[in-house]
Amino acid sequence: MKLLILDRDGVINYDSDAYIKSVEEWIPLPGSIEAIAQLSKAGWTVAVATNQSGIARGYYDLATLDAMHERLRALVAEQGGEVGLIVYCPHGPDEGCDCRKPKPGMLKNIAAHYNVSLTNLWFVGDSLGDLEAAKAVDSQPVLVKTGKGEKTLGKTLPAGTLIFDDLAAIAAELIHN
Ligand SMILES: O=P(O)(O)OC[C@@H](O)[C@H]1O[C@@H](OP(=O)(O)O)[C@@H](O)[C@@H](O)[C@@H]1O
Ligand SMILES: [Mg+2]
Ligand SMILES: [Zn+2]
Repeated sequence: MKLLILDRDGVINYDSDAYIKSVEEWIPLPGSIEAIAQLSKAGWTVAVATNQSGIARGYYDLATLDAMHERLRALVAEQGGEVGLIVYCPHGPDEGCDCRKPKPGMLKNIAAHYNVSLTNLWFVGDSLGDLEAAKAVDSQPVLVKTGKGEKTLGKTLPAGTLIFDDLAAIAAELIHN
């Protein structure tokens, strides 16, 4: 099974230091919807693993978060594709949960859902925590330069991290190679 896991903010949609607090603030990055649809139509299952501490912080509620994800699904469907399992961590940094990246709980959850191995499975993110979560379960860390990616590039990356400009470049790589 061809499974790809994506971080959300900064990979699929624009991120903000003020958090993405509403459907109106949830704006796809250029080419990201098309990339997901192309991957889906090429036989890839595209899942999402996203930290959403804004829930714990009271910036937005679960209904709003679900509305953002329905928007994502609708936009990809308009391009003839579909989005797989979307998993989020609603907890705050101090709650000690198992799902908040850089912990790999969400990746494990997604792999178990599809009954696939995490080894070498590509996980695409824009933050160091995304890459560390991948490394923790022997998945392939993949950094995009969108969102916080350029800033993350200045940090020490896990060995073997792959680097791409954006999600469209990743789709081109996976579909045509
Ligand atoms: O990139 P993903 O995982 O999809 O989502 C990141 C968001 O949940 C937010 O994560 C926050 O980090 P803290 O959760 O406050 O450490 C900040 O980085 C925000 O700018 C960002 O919007
Ligand atoms: Mg992100
Ligand atoms: Zn959590």
